[in-house]
Amino acid sequence: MSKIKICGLYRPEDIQYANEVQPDYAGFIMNYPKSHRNVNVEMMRALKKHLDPEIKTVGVFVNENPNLVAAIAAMGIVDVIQLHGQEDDGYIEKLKERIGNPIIKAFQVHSPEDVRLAEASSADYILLDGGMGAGEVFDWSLLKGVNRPFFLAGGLKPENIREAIRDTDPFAIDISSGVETEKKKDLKKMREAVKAAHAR
Ligand SMILES: O=C(O)c1ccccc1NCC(=O)[C@H](O)[C@H](O)COP(=O)(O)O
Repeated sequence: MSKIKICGLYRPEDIQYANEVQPDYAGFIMNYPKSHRNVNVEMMRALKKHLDPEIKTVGVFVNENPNLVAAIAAMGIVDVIQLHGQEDDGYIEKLKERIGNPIIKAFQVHSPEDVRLAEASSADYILLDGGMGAGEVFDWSLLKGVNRPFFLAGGLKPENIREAIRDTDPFAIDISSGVETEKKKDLKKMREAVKAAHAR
């Protein structure tokens, strides 16, 4: 059974929805104003207060200053760190010296070379994506024979989750746009996505 991460929660209603559908992970876009899902530290503190502690929080960063990532990790407001920019293994190794949180490194996948690079990452987990929260699917056949557990992301939606899991056997699926309506999380779609991910 694949785990599920629902990413890009940013409203109090999103926390209520997550508490109902119980994803394994809840993702929050940290300090990235280009995204409509962006949250700052104070918003994160307030949102996390009301989130079921059984749900692991993932702080998503894009080429962030590692000092700020380490400071946010030290606040205890995120359980897992996700790096979604061009952070290299040197960045990851330095961060690992300062924090104990698991690190997910996201890779955009457009070629077999992209998959090889991801497999070689020193991150604790890899996330294989078509884009950056933009609903972009990529060619899942590129993932044949991937040699380590991965989060599958990019253009997933309730209608294609079962096929995605059958075709790629991910550790977890990661979904954001596919459970939104007009850029806001949609409870009905979240229910359908969790049901599809957890179906045997
Ligand atoms: O969600 C965003 O706005 C975002 C912005 C910048 C970097 C990463 C972002 N999202 C990270 C995620 O983990 C998304 O869930 C993932 O890219 C899948 O998104 P979607 O294709 O919309 O399901």
